[in-house]
Amino acid sequence: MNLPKPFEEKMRALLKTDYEKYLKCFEEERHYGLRVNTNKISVEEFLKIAPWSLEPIPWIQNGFYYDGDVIQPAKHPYYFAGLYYLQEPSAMTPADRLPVVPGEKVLDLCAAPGGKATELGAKLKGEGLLAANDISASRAKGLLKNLELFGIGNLLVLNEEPGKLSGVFENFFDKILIDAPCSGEGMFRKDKKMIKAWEEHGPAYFSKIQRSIIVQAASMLKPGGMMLYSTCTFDQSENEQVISWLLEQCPEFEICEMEGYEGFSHGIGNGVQAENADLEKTVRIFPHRMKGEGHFLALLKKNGEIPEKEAPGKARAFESRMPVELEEFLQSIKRPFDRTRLEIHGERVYYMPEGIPQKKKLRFLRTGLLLGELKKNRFEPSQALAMYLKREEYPYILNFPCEDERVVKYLKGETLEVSDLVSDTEKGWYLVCVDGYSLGFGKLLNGMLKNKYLPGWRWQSVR
Ligand SMILES: C[S@@+](CC[C@H](N)C(=O)[O-])C[C@H]1O[C@@H](n2cnc3c(N)ncnc32)[C@H](O)[C@@H]1O
Repeated sequence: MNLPKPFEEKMRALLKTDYEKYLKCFEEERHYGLRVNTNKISVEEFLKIAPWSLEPIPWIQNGFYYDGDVIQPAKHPYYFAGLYYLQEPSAMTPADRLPVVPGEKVLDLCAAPGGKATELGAKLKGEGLLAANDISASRAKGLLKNLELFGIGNLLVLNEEPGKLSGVFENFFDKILIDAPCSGEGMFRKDKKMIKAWEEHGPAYFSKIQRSIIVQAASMLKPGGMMLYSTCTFDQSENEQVISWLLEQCPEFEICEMEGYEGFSHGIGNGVQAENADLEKTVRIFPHRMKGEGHFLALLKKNGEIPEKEAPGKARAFESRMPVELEEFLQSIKRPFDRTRLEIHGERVYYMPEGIPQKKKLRFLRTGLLLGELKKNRFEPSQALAMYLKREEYPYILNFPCEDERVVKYLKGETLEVSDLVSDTEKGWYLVCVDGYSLGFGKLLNGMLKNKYLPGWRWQSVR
């Protein structure tokens, strides 16, 4: 393994007697991970239907190792049903160790492509708000897709600089995750391209960005709220020193202990400034001490008075008359929709999360759950709504076992012959499911199902 000399020297000084063990890791295979979407399926149920051999990741309850040289879980219909996310095992840790409960307002500030935001959204179980932001517009599109695939509806997807968000969301969120852009030293084994990128932009470049992001995030956290800062790099200037910097700028913050694991290492101090003993509570993940790539995590709490609860904003009553076709469709769904949270923009109908501030001039990719489109007295339900619905919540279902060849045909966008499952007289919008988990909609007429699977999500287009 050809590592840059300055990097080698730094790691030798950091790891001392462990340095040789660290180097040996580069001879080992990387680890592949799969995380179950508990918003759609319990871990127990998933293990009953998963067709592969999976080994538990010991510090993540819904995480599993799989053999990435033998199986490809991204080419399975359950992936298209949003039952799991494929993620490097250490990278599962930040969203896992940020305590999030249903009903909270949660921000993932550097969220694309959604590896952590999907877990935060799953933990909310449809209650509260997930705001997922990324500064890169192209990456934010992938983020939106992953959140919709996971069936998360109580969301805002943004494409903004953190400084713009902090003006709108001051003291607003209960929990914030900052999975900061970093020099990626912990990923050198998994992805050799990271070495070249490190040579172009190293720790000095990123630590400035990280300091600015963490202070902006701090102002968006409610007093009493918690924030988790993580990177996938080893350099102290991007890790402990960023935390020291936050504590200097915002003394109301303290470092908290997080749920441990025998493979975790303590933070190693900031190396230059006055040491804060609490930095020991931060966590290092080293690939020679556990089965995952290098990471750093710090869990922080903002102390202070909780500002008086704002009177909830006046509900924006749905003023115009609800289009009949939309009303009929919503009545067929066995999940309550609060009519005051519906918004229609042009043809598109959205179901807004509760308690969001007036949308200022921010760049949104999505506000709420896109329910569908109103077209010439018709309502066409969206792909996002299909992923949001559970089988028992919609009366018109075409459920296929995974082995049925029509599952892949459907995912490829083909029309399906389904007269063996429905009578000729039945017609309208049907939710296509695989083993009881939704994939998308189709429109039934005369025993044929016209395919309404979102073209950009099709089986071929992701290969
Ligand atoms: C480590 S990646 C995030 C990975 C993501 N959390 C996940 O688990 O899938 C860091 C992200 O930060 C974004 N980013 C870079 N600079 C940023 C900034 N100043 N504000 C917000 N996001 C930024 C990058 O576009 C990148 O997507």
